[in-house]
Amino acid sequence: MGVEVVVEGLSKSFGRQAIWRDVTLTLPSGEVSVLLGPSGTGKSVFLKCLIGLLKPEKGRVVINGVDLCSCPEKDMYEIRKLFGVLFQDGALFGSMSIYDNVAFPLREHTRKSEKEIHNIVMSKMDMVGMLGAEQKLPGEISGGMRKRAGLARALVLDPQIILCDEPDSGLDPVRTAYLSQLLIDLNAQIDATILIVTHNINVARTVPDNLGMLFRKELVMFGPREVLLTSEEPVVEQFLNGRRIGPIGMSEEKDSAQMAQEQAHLEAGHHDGSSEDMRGVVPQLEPTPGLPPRDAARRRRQRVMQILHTLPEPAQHGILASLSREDFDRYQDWRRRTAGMAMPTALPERPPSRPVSPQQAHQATRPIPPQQVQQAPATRPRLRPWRRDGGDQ
Ligand SMILES: Nc1ncnc2c1ncn2[C@@H]1O[C@H](COP(=O)(O)OP(=O)(O)OP(=O)(O)O)[C@@H](O)[C@H]1O
Repeated sequence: MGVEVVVEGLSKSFGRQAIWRDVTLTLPSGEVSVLLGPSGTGKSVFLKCLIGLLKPEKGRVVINGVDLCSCPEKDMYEIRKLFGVLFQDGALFGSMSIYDNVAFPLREHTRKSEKEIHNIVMSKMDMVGMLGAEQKLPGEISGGMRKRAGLARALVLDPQIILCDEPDSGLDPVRTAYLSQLLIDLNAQIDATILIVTHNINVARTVPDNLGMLFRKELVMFGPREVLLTSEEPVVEQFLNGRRIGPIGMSEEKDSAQMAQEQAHLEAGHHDGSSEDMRGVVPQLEPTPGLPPRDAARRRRQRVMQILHTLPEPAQHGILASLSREDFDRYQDWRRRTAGMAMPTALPERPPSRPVSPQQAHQATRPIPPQQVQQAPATRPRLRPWRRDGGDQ
């Protein structure tokens, strides 16, 4: 199973340029998370801080009890072995065949024989659908194939944490959809913790268990996907719908005069740039039929049900609507027994695409601090874990 990555109060700057401050979030073991943010908000810098390639000024990145920001070099070396990284451009060596590129980390970091290396390389090439392309050079294959080769290389040391920096960049929407499915299939097969940095709205909506967003040098939100997908926090809504109207401008921020002018243009009938209004929780990708179900999905369901009552109502609605009838009944029963609270009696049909009342809409617009989304506030009664089999732990 992948390992948990705990980030606490992380701040990074270059000279006098602050990139982001006080970022706190947890990537739960084996779950898939996506980090969004306009260009230049420091998403790639964040990935580099996670693997210790850049050193933040403040904060901690804790993996298996080791703080990467303050540990000795030899501990860092050990922890780095847990990571597989897919760089934006695949970062393949242009003069080496795909086979040699994928074999590279095994030859550099292990003492395996060429026969063992061959078996590992071929099995990872098979996993990413690249069998047959072993002898090609990176320049002889398409961008999508280079990404998959980069992913095969990221997998050869059996990582427990996979970081993907814009895996969709330069890919057409169809290849992006295949790559999204590949990441979910991989997660089902190896249960690694995955963090994807992307701008792609479809990837953000359909792939992750958890979503986060960086903006104005801060982590605006991080939590279960349903929280951001139903949020009316202006910056999140603007980004997830790809609209010009909102706080994000061509340079990162807009002033109020520009916002007012754009609003006036919109009211006069000028198009806002989005292709469609896509608010609401769309179904998450499932592993390809024939593959095992994702263990992480089961663990996440358990985790999220424990904090459900702390989440905004539209997000609760989205989560409940995604449960099977059986799981919904089990959850209802568990809440009655453990919390004695009144529960809805009917399983919602599907989450509404917009909050259902002005009051709920107002609630949903309030920014949710990352900490609150991740865990129940201390003032709430601690609930015992919810178990799929209906028993209490
Ligand atoms: N090594 C470095 N030295 C100085 N500044 C840097 C360094 N690396 C990144 N930056 C700056 O940090 C800021 C954030 O860069 P980063 O590449 O992380 O953004 P991003 O959110 O990943 O952008 P994009 O979505 O466009 O890829 C940029 O202003 C960049 O110039």
